[in-house]
Amino acid sequence: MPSQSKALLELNQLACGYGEHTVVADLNLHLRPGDIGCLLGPSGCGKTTTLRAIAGFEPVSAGTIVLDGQVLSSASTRLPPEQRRIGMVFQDYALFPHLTVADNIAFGIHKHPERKRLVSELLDLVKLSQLGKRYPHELSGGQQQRVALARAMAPDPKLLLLDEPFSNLDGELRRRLSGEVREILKSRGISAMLVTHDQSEAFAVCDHVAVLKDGQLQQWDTPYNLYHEPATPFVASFIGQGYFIRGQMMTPDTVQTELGLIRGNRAYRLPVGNAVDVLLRPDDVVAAPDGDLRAQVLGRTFLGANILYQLQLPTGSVLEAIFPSHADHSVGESLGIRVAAEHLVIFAAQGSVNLHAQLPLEQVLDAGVANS
Ligand SMILES: Nc1ncnc2c1ncn2[C@@H]1O[C@H](COP(=O)(O)OP(=O)(O)OP(=O)(O)O)[C@@H](O)[C@H]1O
Repeated sequence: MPSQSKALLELNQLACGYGEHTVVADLNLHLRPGDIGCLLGPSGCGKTTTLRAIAGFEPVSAGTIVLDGQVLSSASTRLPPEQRRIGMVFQDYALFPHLTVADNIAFGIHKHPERKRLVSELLDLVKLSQLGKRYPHELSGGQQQRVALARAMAPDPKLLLLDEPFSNLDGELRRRLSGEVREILKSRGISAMLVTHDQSEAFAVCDHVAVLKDGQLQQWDTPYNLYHEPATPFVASFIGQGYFIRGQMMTPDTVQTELGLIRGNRAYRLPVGNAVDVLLRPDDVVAAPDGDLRAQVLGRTFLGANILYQLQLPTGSVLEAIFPSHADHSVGESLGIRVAAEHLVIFAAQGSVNLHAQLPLEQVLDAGVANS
C-alpha cells in the first residue's frame, strides 16, 4: 500500500495556533496526488486550524507546508491564500446570493477564455445543468453544496480543502452527497483534504485519515488500518465500536483472556507475562451456540440486516457483538460465543492492573481455547 510516488501535500513538523497558544504541534503527513485525505478528531483538536494554515489564513510557528514541491508556509514565509492554487469549500457554502448558479461557478475564472465551456462542464459534473440560471436561495442544501464544490474546482486548483462540507445536511442526504463528492473528485483525479468529526463520513469519502487528539497526530492511515490496526488506545476507541478486555501475554502472539486463549496474526512487542488490554470489535465476536463460553444479553439494537448486542460475560465484563438479524435474541438470554479476531489489537494495560481480580484463571481455563 505505501507508495513511492511523490507527495502532493506535505506537512512537516508543522506547528500552528493563535498568538502564543500552540494548537497543533509536530504534525507530519504526506498526501499523495489524487488522494482524498481527512483530518478527523473530537471538537477542538485542531482540525480547522490546520486546514486554515494549509489555506494560508493562519501562520505557522514551526515546520513547513509544502504543495507540489513549493514551500507555502514556514515560520518565516507565508504565501498569500490567492497564490496557493488551493480551492476551499466552506461549511456554510458561502455562495454569493446575488449571483446565479452559473455566475457563482464562473466567479474565480471570469478572465478565462473558455469560461462558458468550463462552467457548463462543471454544471454537468455536479448534475446541475438545468439549474444554472437559478439563485442560491432557490436551491436545496445539497444543491448549494454541489455549486460550492463546482466553484472551488473551476480555477483548477492543485488541492481542494473542504471544511465540514456536509455538516449542514442531514442523514440520508449527507450520506448520499458524501459519496457523490468522492465520485466527482475521483473522476477528475482531484486531490483534497477534508475536515470532519464524523468517522463514517471520513471512511466513506477519504483514502487516508489523520486522527488528531489535542493537536497531536495519533495516526495517519487508511480507514481499513485505522479500524483494524489502531496505533493508540485513543484511535481504537475513537474509531468504530468495541470494548477492551484485560488479558495476559502468554507468547509473543497469544493472549490469555476470560474468553480463552486468543491468537493474533503476528508477533507483538509486548513482553510475555505482561498485562494487556485486548480490543474486541462487535464483528470479532461470533455465535457459538454449543460453546462453553456463555454471555448474557444486556441490550440490543436492531440495525436492519444485523442486530448489535451488548453482552455481559460471567466476570461482569461487557462487550458487543453483531449478529445477522434472523437470529433474534432477547435481553436476559444466555448465548454461546467465541472470538474470531483476525486482527488482534493489543495495548499495554491502561490504568491500574489487578489481573487476578479481573481474570480468575480457573474460569479462563474452563472457558477453553478460543480462536486457536
Ligand atoms: N481565532 C481563534 N483564536 C484563538 N483560539 C482559537 C481560534 N480559533 C480556534 N481556537 C482554539 O483552537 C483550538 C482548536 O480549534 P479548531 O477550530 O482548530 O478545532 P476543531 O478540531 O476544528 O474543532 P471543531 O470540530 O469543534 O470545529 C480550540 O481550543 C479553539 O478554542
